[in-house]
Amino acid sequence: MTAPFASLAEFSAVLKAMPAADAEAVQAAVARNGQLTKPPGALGRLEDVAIWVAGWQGTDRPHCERPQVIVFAGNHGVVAQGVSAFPAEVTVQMVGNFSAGGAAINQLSKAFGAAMSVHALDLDRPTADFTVAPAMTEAEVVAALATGWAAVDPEADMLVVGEMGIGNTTPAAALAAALFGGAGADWVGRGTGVDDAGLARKAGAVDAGLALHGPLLGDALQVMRCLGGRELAAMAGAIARARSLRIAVILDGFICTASAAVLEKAVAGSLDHCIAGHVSAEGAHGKLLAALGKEPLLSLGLRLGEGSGAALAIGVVKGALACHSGMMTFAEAGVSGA
Ligand SMILES: O=C(O)c1ccc[n+]([C@@H]2O[C@H](COP(=O)([O-])O)[C@@H](O)[C@H]2O)c1
Ligand SMILES: Cc1cc2nc[nH]c2cc1C
Repeated sequence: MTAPFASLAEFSAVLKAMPAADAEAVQAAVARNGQLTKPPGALGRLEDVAIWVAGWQGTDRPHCERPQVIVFAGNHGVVAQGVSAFPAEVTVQMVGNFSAGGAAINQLSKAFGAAMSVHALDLDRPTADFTVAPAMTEAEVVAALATGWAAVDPEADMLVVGEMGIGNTTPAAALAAALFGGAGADWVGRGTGVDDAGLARKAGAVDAGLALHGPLLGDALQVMRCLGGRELAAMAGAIARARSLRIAVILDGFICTASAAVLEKAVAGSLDHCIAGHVSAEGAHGKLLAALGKEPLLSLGLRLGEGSGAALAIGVVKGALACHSGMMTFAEAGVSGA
C-alpha cells in the first residue's frame, strides 16, 4: 500500500489516528485464561502475552501462524567520525548475505517459521554526517518511513523489524539522548566492538549532533530526520503500519528500540502494540526499554541486530498463543478446580 503521508506533518496526523486494542477481546481472553487447565498465573508472562495479542487481533484465540521479519539496511555519514569497528562496505555485503540466506536472521526466521525480507535503502548514498548537517532532508526521511510502511504484509499476524547498518548504534544513541535527555556518554555502547577511544568518539559525535540540531529536537520526528538514518526511519514506518493494521510487533535490539521510541515520543501510546523481544548487550538498551516501560522477554547477551533477538522471541510468543488458544478448560477436560 502506498503510504498515506507525503510529509512529516501528515505522518504525525496518521500516528494520531491509530486504532486501539479491542477491549472486548481482551476481556474474553482474560476470561478464557482463567478457565484453562493450570493453576492461576502458572504460565507467568506467557499469559500476559497471549491476552495482549488477543487485544490486537480482536479474538480470544490469538495466533502466530504468519510471522513476518523485515530487515532494513542503511548507511551513515557519521561513520566518517570513526564510530564503528567495521568498514561501511559491510552493510551492502551483509545485504548480499541476507539475500543468499547466509545470515543469522535467515536461520532464525526459518527456525521460527517466519517469512523474511530485506530492504536496502540507498546504500550508495549514506545519510549526511549528523555532526555537520541534518542526517536527512524531509523528503529523505519521509521516503524511508514510506518504505517501511509499504514493506509490511497485511496478512501477517506478527511483525519483527530488524536492521543492518554499519555505524547505526551512534544515531540510535543520538535518538535516545535527544528523546530522553542526557549526554552522548549516557547512551553510547560498544556496538560491533569499538575500543575505549572509539567509544569516546561516539559520545563526542552524539554530543556534537545534539548541540548542532538542538533547536529542532523538541519535535520527535525532527529528531529522526536530524539524527536518525534511513533504516531507522523505515523501522518506525513499518511499526506504524503494523499499528494501523492492528498487527502486534516484537521489538529487537537497541537500534530498533530507539527508532520505535521516536513514535512513542511523537504520540504517546504509539507503541502499545509492541513488546520487547529481548534486551541486547548494547550498554543502554536496558535503560531505553525501562524509559519506554517495556520489560524484555529474553536476555541472551545478543548484540547482533538484524531482528535476531525479536525473531527468537517469536518462539516465546508462539508458545504463549499455542497454550492460550489450544489448551482445554477445566470443564472441557474434566479436571477439578481449586
Ligand atoms: O541490536 C543491537 O542492540 C545491536 C547492538 C550492537 C550492534 N548491532 C549491529 O551492529 C551494527 C551497528 O554497530 P556499529 O558498531 O557499527 O555501530 C548494526 O548493523 C547493528 O545491526 C546491533
Ligand atoms: C558481520 C556483521 C553482521 C551484522 N549483522 C548486523 N550487524 C552486523 C555487523 C557486522 C559487522
